[in-house]
Amino acid sequence: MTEAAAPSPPTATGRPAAMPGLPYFGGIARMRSDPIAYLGEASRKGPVVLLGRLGRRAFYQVNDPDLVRSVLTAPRADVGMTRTGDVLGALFGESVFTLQDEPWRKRRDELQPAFRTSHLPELFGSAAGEVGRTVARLDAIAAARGSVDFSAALLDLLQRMIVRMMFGVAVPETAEHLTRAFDHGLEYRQRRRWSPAGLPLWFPTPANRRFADGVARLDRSIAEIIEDHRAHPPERAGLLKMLMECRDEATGAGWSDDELLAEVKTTFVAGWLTTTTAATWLFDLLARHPGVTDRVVAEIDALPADRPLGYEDLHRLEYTEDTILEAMRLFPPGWLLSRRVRRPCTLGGLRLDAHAVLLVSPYALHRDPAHWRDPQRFDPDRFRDRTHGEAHKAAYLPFGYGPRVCIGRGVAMMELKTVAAILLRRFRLTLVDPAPATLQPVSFLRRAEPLVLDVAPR
Ligand code: HEM
Repeated sequence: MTEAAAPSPPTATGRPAAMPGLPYFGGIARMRSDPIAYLGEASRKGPVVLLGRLGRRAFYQVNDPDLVRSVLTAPRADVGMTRTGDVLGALFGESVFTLQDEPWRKRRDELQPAFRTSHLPELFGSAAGEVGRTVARLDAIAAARGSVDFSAALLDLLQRMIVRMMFGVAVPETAEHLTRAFDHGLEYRQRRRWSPAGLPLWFPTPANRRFADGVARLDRSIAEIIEDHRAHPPERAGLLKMLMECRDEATGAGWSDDELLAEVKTTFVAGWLTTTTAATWLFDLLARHPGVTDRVVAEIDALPADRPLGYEDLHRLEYTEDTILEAMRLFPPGWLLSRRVRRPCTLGGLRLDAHAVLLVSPYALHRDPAHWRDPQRFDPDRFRDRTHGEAHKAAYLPFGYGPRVCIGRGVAMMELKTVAAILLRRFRLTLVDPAPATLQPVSFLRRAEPLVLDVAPR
């Protein structure tokens, strides 16, 4: 693995600090029951910390940003993805998210043009068009001075946004069905993630069968949408149309149906649940910090009021952008990144065996006082200098880092700014219950309780 310029050795003896626990499983049981607290504790123990072992796999947490950078940019022959071959592999198929090595490189190169900045105005048109329905619903609630489960409203809104951006048209019934199927798949992944006893997916247990049936149903539904799209291309170009236009540079051939299916499933989940999680925490924090909200609203109010929000307006929302970045610092939707060691190599002077799993916790890094001043404080001004604020670049990872960095980060920031600008321009939102929210670290860092807000007109 490419070593950082001057990595500090894990300990003076070249052995990592280890978390206490049962001799064999180490802290894996605690990792399953309360991962946030456990990884927070482990983050203070040293640059690389042995968390425990499951079978022949050792689990390490990498805490030092230089070493994090080494892991996330390591040569593919040394370090690979853990999601390949796991439940996520079966759920998404062979997509840019699950592939590795040359097939991943090729797919990422082919996909990149669809995510070009020049496509953002078109995607903005689709995304912004969906906010109207949410505004109408909130208008009715505001008129009665009522309250609403805002997290559910965001889940619905961001789902309609990604469906519209992807397909160019709304497909409401199917979307609801897809949601249930994905939820079941992600929940199954979560149950198996730290389980020492999980049988391989091909083993016909009732749970494995249910999972496989769910994936088969999901695939059939999405294949139907793609077919329909081919037969009746929508006027507005969505991401699907862009994906259909992807071509192999050497042969000029388009993607197979399976490849298209895998990318559509991946974009749907990667582009929906992540943004929903980020938006929920953003509105939670805004409701708790009226001073920050006032500044965001002042910035939004300074935009031309005589016409609907336009894509270009988003560039003027700098403080709003900093607020979104700060919300993702405190509550990164992708709270845990993981990689697998593929062949023996060293990290910060520590020898790693093949199969070792390296975990990086954006949640712990984002709150580490070594990299952030007053890290528990919600302070969007720390991002004011338009680079990554005060921290080491690899200590701020809401979208990952290195070659596997999120391909949709431009789309995500556009969506989040759009939702914030349209909703905050129109409504005053206050928390019904100011008690601290409970973290639910599943596939994404969700808020366990619904975010209930009082809604009033501004
Ligand atoms: C706030 C919203 C989002 C967050 C926090 C987020 C976060 C991330 C993170 C942390 C990774 C890297 C995972 C790793 O290194 O293991 C990632 C990868 C990815 N994201 Fe996002 N994402 C967001 C929105 C989106 C959107 C809107 C899309 C597509 C429309 C998208 C598509 C992807 C894909 C395809 C990958 C895999 C890239 C690869 O492996 O080459 N994401 N995302």
